[in-house]
Amino acid sequence: MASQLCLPVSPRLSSVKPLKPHFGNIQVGICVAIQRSGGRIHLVVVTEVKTQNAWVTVEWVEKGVKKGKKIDLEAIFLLNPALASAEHPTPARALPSLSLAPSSAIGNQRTATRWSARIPQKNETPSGDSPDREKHRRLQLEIRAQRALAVNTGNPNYEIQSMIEECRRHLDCSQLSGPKPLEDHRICVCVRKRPLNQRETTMKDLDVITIPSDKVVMVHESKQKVDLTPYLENQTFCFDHAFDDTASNELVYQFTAQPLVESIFHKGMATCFAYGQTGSGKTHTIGGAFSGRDQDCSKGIYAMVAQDVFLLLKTSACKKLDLKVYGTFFEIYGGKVYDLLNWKKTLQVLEDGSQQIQVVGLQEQEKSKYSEANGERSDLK
Ligand SMILES: Nc1ncnc2c1ncn2[C@@H]1O[C@H](COP(=O)(O)OP(=O)(O)OP(=O)(O)O)[C@@H](O)[C@H]1O
Repeated sequence: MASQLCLPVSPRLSSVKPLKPHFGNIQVGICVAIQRSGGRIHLVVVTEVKTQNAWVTVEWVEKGVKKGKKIDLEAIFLLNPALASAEHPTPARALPSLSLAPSSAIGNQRTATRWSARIPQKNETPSGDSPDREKHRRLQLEIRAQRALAVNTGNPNYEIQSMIEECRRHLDCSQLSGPKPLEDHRICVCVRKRPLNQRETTMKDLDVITIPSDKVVMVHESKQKVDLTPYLENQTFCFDHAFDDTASNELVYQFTAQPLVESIFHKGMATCFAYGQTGSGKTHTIGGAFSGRDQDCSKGIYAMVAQDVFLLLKTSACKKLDLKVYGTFFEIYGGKVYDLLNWKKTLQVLEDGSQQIQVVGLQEQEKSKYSEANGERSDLK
Protein backbone atom coordinates (compact mmCIF):
# COMPACT_ATOMS: atom_id res chain seq x y z
CA MET A 1 0.00 0.00 0.00
CA ALA A 2 1.44 3.38 -0.90
CA SER A 3 0.30 6.75 0.39
CA GLN A 4 1.11 10.16 -0.99
CA LEU A 5 2.10 13.08 1.18
CA CYS A 6 2.19 16.53 -0.36
CA LEU A 7 3.95 19.38 1.39
CA PRO A 8 4.31 22.92 0.17
CA VAL A 9 7.83 24.27 0.28
CA SER A 10 9.13 27.78 0.61
CA PRO A 11 10.35 29.84 -2.33
CA ARG A 12 13.97 29.17 -1.69
CA LEU A 13 13.53 25.42 -1.66
CA SER A 14 12.47 24.77 -5.18
CA SER A 15 15.64 23.92 -7.09
CA VAL A 16 16.58 20.25 -7.08
CA LYS A 17 20.25 19.40 -7.31
CA PRO A 18 21.38 15.83 -7.92
CA LEU A 19 23.84 14.66 -5.32
CA LYS A 20 26.90 12.51 -5.32
CA PRO A 21 26.03 8.83 -4.96
CA HIS A 22 27.23 8.42 -1.37
CA PHE A 23 24.57 10.87 -0.25
CA GLY A 24 21.97 8.35 -1.23
CA ASN A 25 18.71 9.95 -2.34
CA ILE A 26 19.14 13.08 -0.27
CA GLN A 27 18.79 16.22 -2.29
CA VAL A 28 17.73 19.82 -1.81
CA GLY A 29 13.98 20.20 -1.64
CA ILE A 30 12.95 16.79 -0.35
CA CYS A 31 11.12 16.21 2.93
CA VAL A 32 12.79 14.15 5.62
CA ALA A 33 11.89 13.22 9.17
CA ILE A 34 14.12 14.58 11.93
CA GLN A 35 14.11 14.06 15.67
CA ARG A 36 14.28 17.14 17.92
CA SER A 37 16.21 17.24 21.17
CA GLY A 38 12.93 16.75 23.07
CA GLY A 39 12.31 13.53 21.14
CA ARG A 40 9.60 14.90 18.81
CA ILE A 41 9.85 13.63 15.25
CA HIS A 42 8.54 15.84 12.44
CA LEU A 43 9.00 16.52 8.77
CA VAL A 44 11.35 19.20 7.45
CA VAL A 45 12.61 20.28 4.05
CA VAL A 46 16.27 19.86 3.02
CA THR A 47 17.61 23.25 1.93
CA GLU A 48 21.34 22.59 1.64
CA VAL A 49 23.56 19.54 1.28
CA LYS A 50 27.22 19.86 2.31
CA THR A 51 29.05 17.08 0.56
CA GLN A 52 32.42 17.93 2.16
CA ASN A 53 31.17 17.92 5.78
CA ALA A 54 28.51 15.19 5.53
CA TRP A 55 25.70 17.30 6.91
CA VAL A 56 22.56 18.88 5.54
CA THR A 57 20.62 22.01 6.45
CA VAL A 58 16.89 21.62 6.94
CA GLU A 59 14.07 24.12 7.46
CA TRP A 60 10.53 24.04 8.84
CA VAL A 61 7.88 26.45 10.11
CA GLU A 62 7.06 26.51 13.81
CA LYS A 63 4.65 28.89 15.54
CA GLY A 64 4.60 30.89 12.34
CA VAL A 65 8.38 31.29 12.32
CA LYS A 66 10.72 29.63 9.87
CA LYS A 67 13.40 27.62 11.63
CA GLY A 68 16.49 25.86 10.38
CA LYS A 69 19.09 23.43 11.62
CA LYS A 70 22.19 21.59 10.47
CA ILE A 71 21.88 17.84 10.80
CA ASP A 72 24.44 15.11 10.49
CA LEU A 73 23.88 12.73 7.58
CA GLU A 74 23.95 9.72 9.88
CA ALA A 75 21.04 11.14 11.89
CA ILE A 76 19.03 11.64 8.69
CA PHE A 77 19.68 8.08 7.53
CA LEU A 78 18.77 6.76 10.96
CA LEU A 79 15.27 8.17 10.65
CA ASN A 80 14.98 7.88 6.88
CA PRO A 81 16.77 4.65 5.96
CA ALA A 82 15.19 4.40 2.55
CA LEU A 83 17.21 7.46 1.57
CA ALA A 84 20.50 5.68 2.20
CA SER A 85 22.29 4.28 -0.82
CA ALA A 86 24.29 1.01 -1.01
CA GLU A 87 27.49 2.97 -0.29
CA HIS A 88 25.80 4.35 2.82
CA PRO A 89 24.41 1.32 4.63
CA THR A 90 21.27 1.77 6.71
CA PRO A 91 22.12 2.00 10.40
CA ALA A 92 21.05 -0.96 12.54
CA ARG A 93 18.36 0.98 14.49
CA ALA A 94 16.72 2.51 11.48
CA LEU A 95 13.11 3.68 11.63
CA PRO A 96 10.79 3.08 8.70
CA SER A 97 11.06 6.11 6.54
CA LEU A 98 9.13 8.24 4.16
CA SER A 99 10.71 7.63 0.80
CA LEU A 100 10.66 11.07 -0.71
CA ALA A 101 10.95 12.35 -4.22
CA PRO A 102 9.75 15.48 -5.98
CA SER A 103 6.29 15.02 -7.40
CA SER A 104 5.22 16.15 -10.83
CA ALA A 105 3.11 18.98 -9.38
CA ILE A 106 5.80 21.65 -9.62
CA GLY A 107 4.37 25.03 -10.51
CA ASN A 108 4.65 28.47 -9.04
CA GLN A 109 7.94 28.50 -7.18
CA ARG A 110 6.73 30.25 -4.11
CA THR A 111 3.56 28.40 -3.30
CA ALA A 112 2.92 25.45 -5.50
CA THR A 113 6.07 23.36 -5.43
CA ARG A 114 5.16 20.05 -3.86
CA TRP A 115 6.95 16.94 -2.80
CA SER A 116 5.51 13.51 -2.58
CA ALA A 117 6.34 10.98 0.08
CA ARG A 118 5.82 7.26 -0.18
CA ILE A 119 5.27 5.13 2.90
CA PRO A 120 7.37 1.96 2.62
CA GLN A 121 5.66 -1.24 1.54
CA LYS A 122 5.06 -3.89 4.17
CA ASN A 123 7.90 -6.04 2.90
CA GLU A 124 10.37 -3.14 3.11
CA THR A 125 10.97 -3.58 6.86
CA PRO A 126 14.31 -2.07 7.81
CA SER A 127 16.48 -4.44 9.74
CA GLY A 128 17.06 -4.39 13.50
CA ASP A 129 13.62 -3.77 15.11
CA SER A 130 10.96 -6.16 16.37
CA PRO A 131 8.07 -6.63 13.91
CA ASP A 132 5.56 -5.17 16.40
CA ARG A 133 7.54 -2.00 16.94
CA GLU A 134 8.15 -1.78 13.25
CA LYS A 135 4.43 -2.14 12.54
CA HIS A 136 3.55 0.55 15.09
CA ARG A 137 6.04 3.00 13.62
CA ARG A 138 4.85 2.40 10.11
CA LEU A 139 1.26 2.95 11.25
CA GLN A 140 2.18 6.23 12.94
CA LEU A 141 3.94 7.49 9.83
CA GLU A 142 1.01 6.45 7.68
CA ILE A 143 -1.49 8.25 9.94
CA ARG A 144 0.68 11.36 9.90
CA ALA A 145 1.03 11.25 6.13
CA GLN A 146 -2.72 10.77 5.67
CA ARG A 147 -3.52 13.65 8.01
CA ALA A 148 -1.14 15.91 6.12
CA LEU A 149 -2.65 14.76 2.85
CA ALA A 150 -6.19 15.45 4.05
CA VAL A 151 -5.32 18.98 5.12
CA ASN A 152 -2.98 19.81 2.33
CA THR A 153 -4.47 18.55 -0.89
CA GLY A 154 -5.59 21.44 -3.01
CA ASN A 155 -5.72 23.87 -0.10
CA PRO A 156 -4.17 27.20 -1.06
CA ASN A 157 -4.32 28.24 2.60
CA TYR A 158 -2.50 25.14 3.83
CA GLU A 159 0.67 26.88 4.99
CA ILE A 160 -1.05 29.64 6.93
CA GLN A 161 -3.64 27.23 8.37
CA SER A 162 -0.78 25.04 9.63
CA MET A 163 0.76 28.08 11.31
CA ILE A 164 -2.57 28.87 13.00
CA GLU A 165 -2.88 25.27 14.20
CA GLU A 166 0.69 25.32 15.44
CA CYS A 167 -0.05 28.58 17.28
CA ARG A 168 -3.15 27.02 18.88
CA ARG A 169 -1.14 23.99 19.99
CA HIS A 170 1.29 26.27 21.79
CA LEU A 171 -1.25 28.59 23.39
CA ASP A 172 -1.16 28.50 27.15
CA CYS A 173 -4.50 26.95 27.95
CA SER A 174 -3.62 26.42 31.60
CA GLN A 175 -5.93 29.25 32.65
CA LEU A 176 -8.83 27.90 30.65
CA SER A 177 -12.02 27.44 32.58
CA GLY A 178 -15.73 27.78 32.00
CA PRO A 179 -17.13 31.29 31.95
CA LYS A 180 -17.70 32.81 35.37
CA PRO A 181 -20.89 34.68 36.25
CA LEU A 182 -21.06 38.32 35.28
CA GLU A 183 -19.64 40.86 37.61
CA ASP A 184 -21.89 43.78 38.39
CA HIS A 185 -21.24 45.78 35.21
CA ARG A 186 -23.65 48.31 33.79
CA ILE A 187 -22.57 47.29 30.31
CA CYS A 188 -21.37 43.84 29.39
CA VAL A 189 -19.91 43.05 25.96
CA CYS A 190 -19.61 39.41 24.92
CA VAL A 191 -18.33 37.84 21.72
CA ARG A 192 -19.35 34.55 20.21
CA LYS A 193 -17.41 32.74 17.49
CA ARG A 194 -19.57 30.82 15.05
CA PRO A 195 -18.22 27.66 13.39
CA LEU A 196 -17.23 27.70 9.73
CA ASN A 197 -20.29 26.79 7.67
CA GLN A 198 -20.45 24.11 4.96
CA ARG A 199 -19.56 26.52 2.17
CA GLU A 200 -16.61 27.99 4.02
CA THR A 201 -15.32 24.50 4.84
CA THR A 202 -15.66 23.40 1.21
CA MET A 203 -13.85 26.53 0.02
CA LYS A 204 -11.14 25.75 2.59
CA ASP A 205 -11.57 29.21 4.11
CA LEU A 206 -9.22 30.04 6.92
CA ASP A 207 -10.45 29.81 10.49
CA VAL A 208 -8.63 32.85 11.84
CA ILE A 209 -10.30 33.17 15.24
CA THR A 210 -9.17 31.41 18.41
CA ILE A 211 -10.77 31.74 21.83
CA PRO A 212 -7.90 30.87 24.15
CA SER A 213 -9.80 31.73 27.34
CA ASP A 214 -13.28 32.74 28.46
CA LYS A 215 -12.53 36.45 28.03
CA VAL A 216 -10.07 36.61 25.15
CA VAL A 217 -10.51 36.56 21.37
CA MET A 218 -7.42 36.08 19.24
CA VAL A 219 -7.39 37.08 15.58
CA HIS A 220 -4.68 35.52 13.42
CA GLU A 221 -3.52 37.67 10.54
CA SER A 222 -1.36 36.31 7.75
CA LYS A 223 1.60 38.58 6.96
CA GLN A 224 4.76 38.42 4.86
CA LYS A 225 8.29 39.41 5.77
CA VAL A 226 10.35 41.43 3.29
CA ASP A 227 11.90 38.17 2.05
CA LEU A 228 8.32 36.93 1.40
CA THR A 229 8.44 34.43 4.27
CA PRO A 230 4.89 34.10 5.61
CA TYR A 231 4.28 34.65 9.30
CA LEU A 232 1.32 35.15 11.63
CA GLU A 233 0.45 38.31 13.48
CA ASN A 234 -1.87 37.56 16.39
CA GLN A 235 -4.05 40.29 17.87
CA THR A 236 -5.79 39.68 21.17
CA PHE A 237 -8.92 41.42 22.39
CA CYS A 238 -10.53 41.20 25.83
CA PHE A 239 -14.27 41.07 26.48
CA ASP A 240 -16.55 40.37 29.43
CA HIS A 241 -17.08 36.93 27.93
CA ALA A 242 -15.82 35.11 24.86
CA PHE A 243 -17.61 31.99 23.63
CA ASP A 244 -15.97 29.59 21.21
CA ASP A 245 -17.68 27.78 18.35
CA THR A 246 -18.68 24.89 20.58
CA ALA A 247 -20.71 27.08 22.97
CA SER A 248 -24.45 26.43 22.99
CA ASN A 249 -27.18 29.08 23.00
CA GLU A 250 -28.02 27.97 26.55
CA LEU A 251 -24.49 28.77 27.72
CA VAL A 252 -24.51 32.14 25.96
CA TYR A 253 -27.89 32.93 27.55
CA GLN A 254 -26.71 31.91 31.00
CA PHE A 255 -23.86 34.41 30.92
CA THR A 256 -25.48 37.28 29.02
CA ALA A 257 -29.26 37.78 29.21
CA GLN A 258 -30.19 35.65 32.20
CA PRO A 259 -28.67 38.05 34.79
CA LEU A 260 -30.62 40.86 33.10
CA VAL A 261 -33.91 39.01 33.55
CA GLU A 262 -33.25 38.79 37.26
CA SER A 263 -32.39 42.50 37.40
CA ILE A 264 -35.77 43.59 35.96
CA PHE A 265 -37.49 41.92 38.90
CA HIS A 266 -35.47 44.21 41.14
CA LYS A 267 -36.82 47.38 39.47
CA GLY A 268 -34.01 47.40 36.95
CA MET A 269 -34.10 48.39 33.28
CA ALA A 270 -32.29 46.05 30.93
CA THR A 271 -31.45 45.99 27.23
CA CYS A 272 -29.88 43.12 25.34
CA PHE A 273 -28.99 43.27 21.66
CA ALA A 274 -26.96 41.31 19.15
CA TYR A 275 -24.58 43.14 16.88
CA GLY A 276 -22.46 41.76 14.08
CA GLN A 277 -21.95 41.52 10.36
CA THR A 278 -24.40 39.63 8.23
CA GLY A 279 -24.17 35.87 8.68
CA SER A 280 -22.28 36.14 11.96
CA GLY A 281 -25.01 34.39 13.99
CA LYS A 282 -27.29 37.03 15.53
CA THR A 283 -30.53 35.30 14.50
CA HIS A 284 -29.14 31.90 15.49
CA THR A 285 -28.29 33.22 18.94
CA ILE A 286 -31.32 35.37 19.66
CA GLY A 287 -34.04 33.54 17.72
CA GLY A 288 -32.82 29.93 17.76
CA ALA A 289 -31.03 27.50 15.49
CA PHE A 290 -32.25 26.84 11.97
CA SER A 291 -32.72 23.37 10.57
CA GLY A 292 -33.22 24.03 6.88
CA ARG A 293 -35.93 26.71 6.77
CA ASP A 294 -37.38 25.82 10.19
CA GLN A 295 -36.22 27.71 13.23
CA ASP A 296 -36.24 26.06 16.62
CA CYS A 297 -37.43 29.12 18.53
CA SER A 298 -37.25 27.32 21.86
CA LYS A 299 -33.43 27.35 21.56
CA GLY A 300 -33.14 31.10 21.16
CA ILE A 301 -32.44 33.74 23.77
CA TYR A 302 -35.87 35.33 23.20
CA ALA A 303 -37.59 32.13 24.31
CA MET A 304 -35.23 31.56 27.20
CA VAL A 305 -35.91 35.09 28.47
CA ALA A 306 -39.68 34.58 28.15
CA GLN A 307 -39.46 31.27 29.96
CA ASP A 308 -37.50 32.75 32.86
CA VAL A 309 -39.72 35.83 33.10
CA PHE A 310 -42.81 33.64 33.58
CA LEU A 311 -40.98 31.32 35.96
CA LEU A 312 -39.92 34.24 38.13
CA LEU A 313 -43.46 35.66 38.04
CA LYS A 314 -44.67 32.50 39.73
CA THR A 315 -42.36 32.88 42.72
CA SER A 316 -44.12 33.95 45.89
CA ALA A 317 -42.18 37.23 46.07
CA CYS A 318 -43.45 38.28 42.63
CA LYS A 319 -46.98 36.98 43.10
CA LYS A 320 -47.50 39.48 45.90
CA LEU A 321 -46.55 42.34 43.58
CA ASP A 322 -49.19 41.44 40.99
CA LEU A 323 -46.80 42.15 38.10
CA LYS A 324 -47.91 42.11 34.48
CA VAL A 325 -45.91 41.33 31.34
CA TYR A 326 -46.31 43.42 28.20
CA GLY A 327 -44.60 42.89 24.89
CA THR A 328 -43.85 45.20 21.98
CA PHE A 329 -42.10 44.16 18.82
CA PHE A 330 -40.76 46.52 16.18
CA GLU A 331 -38.26 46.43 13.38
CA ILE A 332 -35.86 49.13 12.27
CA TYR A 333 -35.15 48.66 8.59
CA GLY A 334 -33.79 51.10 6.03
CA GLY A 335 -34.06 54.01 8.45
CA LYS A 336 -37.77 53.32 9.14
CA VAL A 337 -39.52 51.76 12.12
CA TYR A 338 -42.25 49.14 11.64
CA ASP A 339 -44.65 47.83 14.31
CA LEU A 340 -44.54 44.04 14.00
CA LEU A 341 -47.56 43.57 16.27
CA ASN A 342 -49.65 45.97 14.20
CA TRP A 343 -49.35 44.87 10.58
CA LYS A 344 -45.99 46.53 10.08
CA LYS A 345 -47.40 50.01 10.58
CA THR A 346 -44.71 52.66 10.05
CA LEU A 347 -43.97 54.53 13.26
CA GLN A 348 -42.09 57.65 14.23
CA VAL A 349 -39.34 57.84 16.81
CA LEU A 350 -39.41 61.08 18.78
CA GLU A 351 -37.98 62.56 21.94
CA ASP A 352 -40.48 63.41 24.71
CA GLY A 353 -40.48 66.34 27.16
CA SER A 354 -38.07 64.55 29.51
CA GLN A 355 -35.58 63.73 26.72
CA GLN A 356 -36.68 60.11 26.54
CA ILE A 357 -36.80 58.47 23.10
CA GLN A 358 -40.28 57.13 22.33
CA VAL A 359 -41.56 55.00 19.47
CA VAL A 360 -44.84 56.81 19.04
CA GLY A 361 -47.96 54.61 18.80
CA LEU A 362 -46.09 51.31 19.30
CA GLN A 363 -48.64 48.66 20.22
CA GLU A 364 -48.20 46.90 23.58
CA GLN A 365 -49.78 43.49 24.22
CA GLU A 366 -50.21 41.89 27.60
CA LYS A 367 -49.00 38.29 27.86
CA SER A 368 -49.88 36.03 30.71
CA LYS A 369 -47.91 32.90 29.93
CA TYR A 370 -44.78 31.71 28.18
CA SER A 371 -46.54 30.07 25.22
CA GLU A 372 -48.28 33.34 24.35
CA ALA A 373 -45.06 35.29 24.45
CA ASN A 374 -43.18 32.71 22.45
CA GLY A 375 -45.98 32.03 19.95
CA GLU A 376 -46.19 35.71 19.22
CA ARG A 377 -42.73 35.67 17.70
CA SER A 378 -43.26 32.44 15.78
CA ASP A 379 -46.39 33.88 14.12
CA LEU A 380 -44.38 36.79 12.89
CA LYS A 381 -41.51 34.85 11.37
N1 LIG B 1 -23.03 29.27 16.74
C1 LIG B 1 -23.49 28.73 15.59
N2 LIG B 1 -23.49 27.40 15.42
C2 LIG B 1 -23.93 26.85 14.27
N3 LIG B 1 -24.39 27.57 13.23
C3 LIG B 1 -24.42 28.89 13.35
C4 LIG B 1 -23.97 29.55 14.52
N4 LIG B 1 -24.12 30.86 14.35
C5 LIG B 1 -24.63 31.02 13.13
N5 LIG B 1 -24.81 29.84 12.53
C6 LIG B 1 -25.34 29.63 11.17
O1 LIG B 1 -24.79 30.64 10.34
C7 LIG B 1 -25.76 31.13 9.43
C8 LIG B 1 -25.91 32.64 9.59
O2 LIG B 1 -26.37 32.92 10.90
P1 LIG B 1 -27.49 34.00 11.20
O3 LIG B 1 -28.58 33.95 10.18
O4 LIG B 1 -27.88 33.85 12.62
O5 LIG B 1 -26.65 35.32 10.98
P2 LIG B 1 -27.14 36.83 11.21
O6 LIG B 1 -26.06 37.51 11.95
O7 LIG B 1 -28.49 36.87 11.81
O8 LIG B 1 -27.17 37.34 9.71
P3 LIG B 1 -28.03 38.57 9.10
O9 LIG B 1 -27.49 39.83 9.71
O10 LIG B 1 -27.71 38.50 7.64
O11 LIG B 1 -29.47 38.30 9.42
C9 LIG B 1 -27.04 30.39 9.71
O12 LIG B 1 -27.16 29.33 8.80
C10 LIG B 1 -26.86 29.85 11.12
O13 LIG B 1 -27.58 28.65 11.31
